[in-house]
Amino acid sequence: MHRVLITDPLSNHGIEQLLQAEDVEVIQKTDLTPEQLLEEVKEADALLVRSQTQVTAEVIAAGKRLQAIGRAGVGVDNIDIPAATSRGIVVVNAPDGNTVSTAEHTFAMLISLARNIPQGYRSTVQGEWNRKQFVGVELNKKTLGIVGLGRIGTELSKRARAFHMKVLAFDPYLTQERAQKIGVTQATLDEVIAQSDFITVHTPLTKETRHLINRDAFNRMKDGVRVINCARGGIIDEEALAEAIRKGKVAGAALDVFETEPPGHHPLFDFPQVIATPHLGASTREAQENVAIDVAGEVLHILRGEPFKNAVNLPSIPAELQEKLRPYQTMAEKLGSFASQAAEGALQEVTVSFSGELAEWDTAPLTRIILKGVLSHYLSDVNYVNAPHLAKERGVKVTEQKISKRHGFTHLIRIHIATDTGEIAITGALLNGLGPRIVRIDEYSVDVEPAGHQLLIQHHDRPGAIGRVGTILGDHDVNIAAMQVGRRDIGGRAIMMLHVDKAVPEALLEALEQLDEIHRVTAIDL
Ligand SMILES: NC(=O)C1=CN([C@@H]2O[C@H](COP(=O)(O)OP(=O)(O)OC[C@H]3O[C@@H](n4cnc5c(N)ncnc54)[C@H](O)[C@@H]3O)[C@@H](O)[C@H]2O)C=CC1
Ligand SMILES: O=C(O)C(=O)COP(=O)(O)O
Repeated sequence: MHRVLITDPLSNHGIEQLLQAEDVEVIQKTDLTPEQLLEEVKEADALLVRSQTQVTAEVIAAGKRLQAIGRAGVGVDNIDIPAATSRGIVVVNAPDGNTVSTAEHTFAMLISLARNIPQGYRSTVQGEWNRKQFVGVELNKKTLGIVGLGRIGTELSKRARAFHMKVLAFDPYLTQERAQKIGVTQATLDEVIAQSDFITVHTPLTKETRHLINRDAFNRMKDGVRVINCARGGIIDEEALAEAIRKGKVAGAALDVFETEPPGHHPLFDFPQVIATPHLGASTREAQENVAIDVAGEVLHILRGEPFKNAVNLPSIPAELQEKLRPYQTMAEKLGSFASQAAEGALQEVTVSFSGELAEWDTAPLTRIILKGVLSHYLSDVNYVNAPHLAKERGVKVTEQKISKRHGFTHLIRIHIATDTGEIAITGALLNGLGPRIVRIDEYSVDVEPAGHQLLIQHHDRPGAIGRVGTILGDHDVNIAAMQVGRRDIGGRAIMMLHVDKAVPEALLEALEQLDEIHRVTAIDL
């Protein structure tokens, strides 16, 4: 039974699939104190949150069973992603479900700012009739500067254009072609800052975007500029904003998000030019249903070991590539596991070479799988999420190579492992009708199915060696299912690969090592 802990309010309709699933127990506890969260997360296999729950490294460490953290929304700045990655926990979000709601909310803020609607409302319901004080400005023909033209920024730009605004957009990933297609003018951050009548930010909160709109930026803005933040508190420096309003540079600011949430009585609220909402961008019935459905589905897939798509801490793989690589996945992991078990000494370097048709594709996902297979021999709790991180942390150099030569096979995967005492190379291929095969161990050609219990024996090619090995196995009641011998020269170094019916006992390994002609015996379990 998978236990899913939900600690922020999620749409019940959205999480229906979790509530109905027979293999899932849902625990919904909102408004937990940090101490209560540390306690509750201990037994959870998955944690589902919105922006309120702070998923710190401490929470992640307490969640010993956690396999997935689901964010029913976009921003994951409340989740310690590096901590989740190093513990092999997949973080998934729901990037599409609240785009329109947030763009609409930003547009509502834009109009409210231009026409003083919140201020006008407050004054009117207090019995005043202040028509002169709340004279606004038109949006028509004004310049809207958008910083961050992602999903929300793009949706917002369409609405602004419908109101006949000129839209300037700055986004480091925006191409001229895409800007033209969307109908915005591509600009630098400086141009957006200096030329806009309204400036709105739609980036995630990162090291680069924290205080992106700072004192210096405000100084360079047009007099009477109006600014909006419906993305994340902290992208606009709140102190610098207060100063700019005080100096008369900024005529109005609309804030849906704050550096600290809830903000309490924020000093900015003392300015009549500031309007605010309590992080409502994604708070519509539709958006909440969408994001909950998306993230609940993703978390179910992760818990059930099925493919999922919106991982924040795993590179995304296009569906077409996923389809192409799928047949190779099991073999890749087995080859990695085989190579690491066959190697001796402390792991230093893993070099993965793909040849033939594999060399034409993006094989990074396969390398990640191979690395998981390799590292699982040395470390516990390795998975696809943390394998590259763990390799880096331990100073293991990982290299991927592409070789277009085919060597008579349509493709080959070669894994070379270097340790402090030696090296080994395992080469495998998927053979038509036969499935995965190890076709080479170092320089020896073999045909070994990477499965079950195997014995790799490195020996000196001598008459009677095979017979003596067979006798010792028989004496230990270990049946040989298949056997392969590889050698380069008569009487030289050689290998035996034995597929045996059960795990090899330690005493058998010791008995084999006593034989004169044997250099090394390794039991491999796949
Ligand atoms: N107020 C609310 O309730 C909501 C707030 N959000 C916030 O809005 C943000 C944006 O959401 P989406 O548009 O869905 O994300 P997105 O990932 O589609 O777009 C973000 C864009 O920001 C750009 N960007 C990144 N760093 C930048 C920089 N230094 N300067 C300029 N552009 C930069 C990226 O290239 C990307 O195009 C989220 O990260 C989240 O924090 C999202 C949903 C609801
Ligand atoms: O999706 C986002 O990034 C949001 O900011 C929405 O936050 P919420 O889920 O409403 O707490």
